[in-house]
Amino acid sequence: MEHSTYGSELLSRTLAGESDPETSPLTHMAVIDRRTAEFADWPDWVDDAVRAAFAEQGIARPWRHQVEAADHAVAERHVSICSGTASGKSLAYQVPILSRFATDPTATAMYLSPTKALGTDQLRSVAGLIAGNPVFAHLQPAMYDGDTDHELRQWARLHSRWIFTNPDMLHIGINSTHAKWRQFLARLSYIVVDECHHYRGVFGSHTALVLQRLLRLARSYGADPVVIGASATVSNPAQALSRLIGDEVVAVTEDTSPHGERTVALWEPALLEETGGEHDAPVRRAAAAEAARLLADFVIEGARTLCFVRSRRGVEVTALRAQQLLDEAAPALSGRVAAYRAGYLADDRRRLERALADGELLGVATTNALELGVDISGLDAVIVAGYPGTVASFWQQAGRAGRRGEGSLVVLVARDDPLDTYLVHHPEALLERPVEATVTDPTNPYILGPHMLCAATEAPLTEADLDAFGAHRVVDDLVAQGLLRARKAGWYPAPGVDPHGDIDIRGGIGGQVLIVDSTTSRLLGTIDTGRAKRSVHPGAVYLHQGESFVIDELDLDECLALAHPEEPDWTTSVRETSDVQVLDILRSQSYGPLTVSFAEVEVTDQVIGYLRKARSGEILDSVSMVLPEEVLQTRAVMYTLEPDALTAAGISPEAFPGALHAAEHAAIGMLGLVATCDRWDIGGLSTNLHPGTGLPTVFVYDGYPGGAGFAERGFEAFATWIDATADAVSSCECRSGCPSCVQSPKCGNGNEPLDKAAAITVLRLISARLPQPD
Ligand SMILES: Nc1ncnc2c1ncn2[C@@H]1O[C@H](COP(=O)(O)OP(=O)(O)OP(=O)(O)O)[C@@H](O)[C@H]1O
Repeated sequence: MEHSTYGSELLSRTLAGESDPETSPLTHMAVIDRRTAEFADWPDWVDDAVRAAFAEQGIARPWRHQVEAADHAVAERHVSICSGTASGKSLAYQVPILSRFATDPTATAMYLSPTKALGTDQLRSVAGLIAGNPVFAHLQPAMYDGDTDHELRQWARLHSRWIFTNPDMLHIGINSTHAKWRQFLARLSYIVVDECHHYRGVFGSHTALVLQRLLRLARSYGADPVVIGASATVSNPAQALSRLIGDEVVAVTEDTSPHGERTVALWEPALLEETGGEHDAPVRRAAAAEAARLLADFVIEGARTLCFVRSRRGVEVTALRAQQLLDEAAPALSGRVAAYRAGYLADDRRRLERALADGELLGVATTNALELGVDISGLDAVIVAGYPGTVASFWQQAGRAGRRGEGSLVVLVARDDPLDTYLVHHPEALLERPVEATVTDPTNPYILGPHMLCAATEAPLTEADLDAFGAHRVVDDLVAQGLLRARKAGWYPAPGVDPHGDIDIRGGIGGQVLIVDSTTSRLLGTIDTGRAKRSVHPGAVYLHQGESFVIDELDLDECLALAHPEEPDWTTSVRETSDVQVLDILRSQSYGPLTVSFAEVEVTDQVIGYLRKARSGEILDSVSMVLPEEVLQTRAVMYTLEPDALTAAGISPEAFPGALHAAEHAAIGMLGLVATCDRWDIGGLSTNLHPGTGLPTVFVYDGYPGGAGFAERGFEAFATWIDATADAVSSCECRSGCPSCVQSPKCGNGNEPLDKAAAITVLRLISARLPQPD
């Protein structure tokens, strides 16, 4: 029997002890109606063997959207399927691909996912479908990623017709050695790009160029593959895939799969009375601690629950805390809660996935490692501890809850952060907002340049290639640097150029610093050189797979940071000086005393020391340290205000710096509302007199060379962004600024000076001048 109100009932049982609405952590509750399935007939082109394979899995008929998407692919149109989590997107691409394989034994296909876990999961699903069927005996679907050993790779290249890989491997292991893949590429009929929304920012731009290089090579061998994109949550699915592949795409967006009623609760942990933070600001109970409490409560209620936590450390802490709570309240259940995150061995992850799927585990705390694809659905409840940064991710995580037809509960627990606080108090900004456009900018010269160099070493570039990639200027620069040579037939790499290893698709742009445990010489991880000074300076605490280290030495010339294991009960935040020079105003708009611009800028930063802070937020001491200057050319959204307008609004000139600085922090915290980024992707600077503009000025810039598209979104959606920022700061209940509004965890100035009241005045002044968004 269906039990559609399960989610609301579970919520009210959890809230039973919270009788006072004034102190209740629940800020909003919404119920999303159930939906019944719409079926369609199998199209005629579907091979009987494929129908039979699905029938054996208990799938007698496809849902309508699955047929619509598959029909486009068979008609050789690139198609982007955007339908909810567990809405059968896999079938929509498996059917055309397997039908093609059934009739054309030479055809090949490639499946691309952003994570290895998802690739493995999808490979398993395909292997299960075709197992024992002689029609597909030649298929030999295989994984081809960084974990595949050398022999298996060779075998896969020669024998597999369906390769499961990721953009990293495609770049380094397939495009770069394409001659070895000649047979495979010449027959490439389909490319699946799963979880398209994941390809955003710098990673998205790299992936776009890797994919476009693959398409160029496949075409040069005579193939013309059809691309099928899939995502549960992306705002403009046709455009998102089109940007990735540089070609036209049709979208299928209607979801005709069934789902049960879903209750969504927004939750704000209470303020702690005893603990004071930086400058004695009030502090809320940590989202992870609150989530652990909810996880334990739900497990006691018998609800199968997944709890998403943002950091790996948070995952461990949440699972441990929930176990402790259960030890006290229901000891028999504490063994049925576990942690799951990347960094665990594949076998352990599989064991946990199975235990969760068959109900042996009732509660699992996880990073977003379980957000994508891995077929874990049919849960009763999902707790999202801390807004995951995008509406798309939120729905992706929420989508893990809900058995077919049954009710489910999703709780978003706010962290102490402006955007989280804003969202739990403005439910419409989360629940009614379309998922955000994925921002990628494959034309960023810092990204495009190295990829054009790779493309040239793969096959000489032609005029048509330069047109297709929009790369004329970049190629001219590469010629001027002596890296490319222009010949009659096209552009060739200079002798000795070997560019593939220099691109790190996930690590941003530029080189990498290796972080090494000097006591064991173990490589712990890597970090962009651009971020190294802030994160792995001497004295910094570095976390790796639940272990804690303290950095002893950072050698930027050798790109090496040395650390030793230590678990201190403090963290560090750097102090730095910053300077922004405007190089070129790209777009600009004035509204009386306010001018808003999108500009090319040069940011010069210098780390001058760091603060050591106790976990409570209390400052222990300030350590001086001078690191070399760092120069970043990037793009910024900036605004200037006439001083007269500020004084007329009641802000005295002495209060300008605190007002602008606080307004800048809050805006940085809120940019994620209009762009798919979080505050660690961007930087900012405010000044009461900028030498370039001669005016009080605020900059918010992309933290990547050449920009990543975030500041541009800020410029385009400026009114929405600033309005929401003004609301967030003014509705925060603290007196003079806290992490939920104007304090920033990454301020290079120790959150000094900050004037919350004056910041509200500045933001309202700007809002009043802007034409209101629709
Ligand atoms: N037409 C159908 N009828 C019944 N069940 C189906 C149908 N299509 C798919 N399913 C089942 O629905 C479940 C989810 O399918 P699938 O994993 O393909 O969803 P998805 O949209 O790819 O999910 P995700 O967003 O997690 O990637 C699977 O167990 C699958 O067997």
